[in-house]
Amino acid sequence: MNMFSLSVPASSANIGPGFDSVGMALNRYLTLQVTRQEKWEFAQHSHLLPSFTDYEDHFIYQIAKQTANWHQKSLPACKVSIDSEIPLARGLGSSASAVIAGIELANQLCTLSLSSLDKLQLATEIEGHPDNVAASLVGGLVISVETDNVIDYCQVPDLDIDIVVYIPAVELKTEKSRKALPAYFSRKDATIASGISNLMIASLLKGDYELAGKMMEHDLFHEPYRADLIPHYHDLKQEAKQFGAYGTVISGAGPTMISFVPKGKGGTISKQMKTFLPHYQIEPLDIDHNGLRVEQEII
Ligand SMILES: Nc1ncnc2c1ncn2[C@@H]1O[C@H](COP(=O)(O)OP(=O)(O)OP(=O)(O)O)[C@@H](O)[C@H]1O
Ligand SMILES: N[C@@H](CCO)C(=O)O
Repeated sequence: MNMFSLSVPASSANIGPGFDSVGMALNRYLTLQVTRQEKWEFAQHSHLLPSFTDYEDHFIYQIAKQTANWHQKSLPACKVSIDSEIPLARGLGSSASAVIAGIELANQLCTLSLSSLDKLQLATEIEGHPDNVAASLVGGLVISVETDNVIDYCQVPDLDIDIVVYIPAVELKTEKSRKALPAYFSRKDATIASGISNLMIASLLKGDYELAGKMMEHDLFHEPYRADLIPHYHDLKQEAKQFGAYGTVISGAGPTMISFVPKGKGGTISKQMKTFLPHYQIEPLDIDHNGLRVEQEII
């Protein structure tokens, strides 16, 4: 009996001005263990996973089926055991990780031999933007963009920083959070906003994290319109800055927020911020550098 397992990291999209194009993989994981059997079965082992009634309603099954259909293949039945450390609808890329898992499930079961770019293309079509899926797929900090239906991406070398996330107990669906955004920007605003994003990326590459943090907090594409949807948006930024954070922004579509902080300070700043936000889940996370991982086992 063939068995394989796959793991997909969480992700934080945008990092301020990199709206819909910058994503960072984080070390919280969605994991699937897959065994061939006669009938489909999904077994869930985490309270973070959404409930479902029938296997055909399962989001990951639906993505896998769609992927197989696109390649004129049908999925063989399996038992899929799922575990997750990624909270739903909090801005940590839960849906992107599920999309990547579904595509890889079909890739393995139907031996589609999809390349990373094939998977990214499919995942972006499903998610609507490449930022989270690119990071979950290849790991690290990834800049990606779709032009003329073609996706290009670039992984930024390792950053010499710690990451702290602040996860509130409330959900915010991406769909709702996107509705707060304007449909158009004036040329003047778009020019300044993309200049801020360019400068943020350049300073991250150079290791000038003070300047990167300043640019993170000057986003004009989405943060000003979402601020009212995010609990403690303004005071959380201020407090993190006082404790030494370089910059604090909305993670993805929110409501989680994320700080870039000096290397070695993640643990201390997390503890300090916990006294300010006792009801939040606050923790230092690491950047995941692997992205999607698949392990084959022969039983
Ligand atoms: N492991 C999963 N299994 C099945 N469905 C999932 C899974 N993860 C996410 N989903 C679906 O995706 C929805 C959350 O997606 P949404 O885009 O709103 O938030 P997010 O991906 O967690 O945050 P963001 O896109 O801002 O990073 C869930 O409510 C659920 O319907
Ligand atoms: N770039 C996306 C990430 C969440 O899916 C957004 O901000 O809406």
